[in-house]
Amino acid sequence: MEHGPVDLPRIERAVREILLAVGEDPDRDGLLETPARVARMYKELFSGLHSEPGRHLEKVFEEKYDELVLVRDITFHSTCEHHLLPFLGVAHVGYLPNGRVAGLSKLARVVDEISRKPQVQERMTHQIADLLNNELDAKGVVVVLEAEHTCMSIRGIRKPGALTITSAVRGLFKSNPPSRAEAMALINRK
Ligand SMILES: Nc1nc2c(ncn2[C@@H]2O[C@H](COP(=O)(O)OP(=O)(O)OP(=O)(O)O)[C@@H](O)[C@H]2O)c(=O)[nH]1
Ligand SMILES: [Zn+2]
Repeated sequence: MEHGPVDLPRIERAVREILLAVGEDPDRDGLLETPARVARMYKELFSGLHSEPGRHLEKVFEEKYDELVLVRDITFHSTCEHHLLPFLGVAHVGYLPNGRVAGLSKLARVVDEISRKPQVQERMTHQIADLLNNELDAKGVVVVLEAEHTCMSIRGIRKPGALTITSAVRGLFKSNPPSRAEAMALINRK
């Protein structure tokens, strides 16, 4: 049977199985609706598996501005692909335009969409940088993500507050250390 890109009944069956496997009673009142809720939740959290984030960068403005554009502190939440637990934090996204600038909100839309699938922070950082670099034909791109991984804070090693920082640079930010230093200073400015 065809259920579209996300098979909700299949997730429901799997969640019911997990509840049974951990020793719960999926038929008790409080859990009756849980498999359906979890299925809808995964559909939302993993919506990025079925979308094309590049579409947000198709509409650009011609603008004679070739200095740094940086949007800082874009909140994001993603799901670690090892444990299916959330990792969340902020993204800082900057680029050097090449005659074309994107709407500022589109940078945040790209971050959102790339975060909504099973991910690792390093790949997410690269994917944002490569997409901006390719779609905007930018002279340079810098992406920094700072995130707390709940798989490290609530289980396993249990180190709440540990912050993972990843960065990716492309173009001029790679070849010209002062440009990179300027962007990093603005990202780190309190
Ligand atoms: N590099 C990277 N590692 C991640 C990310 N999210 C989670 N991890 C790590 O993935 C690793 C998976 O390690 P495993 O040894 O296979 O799994 P585990 O036994 O549950 O590991 P522990 O978390 O150490 O208990 C852990 O070290 C996690 O901290 C991420 O975005 N990037
Ligand atoms: Zn994890």
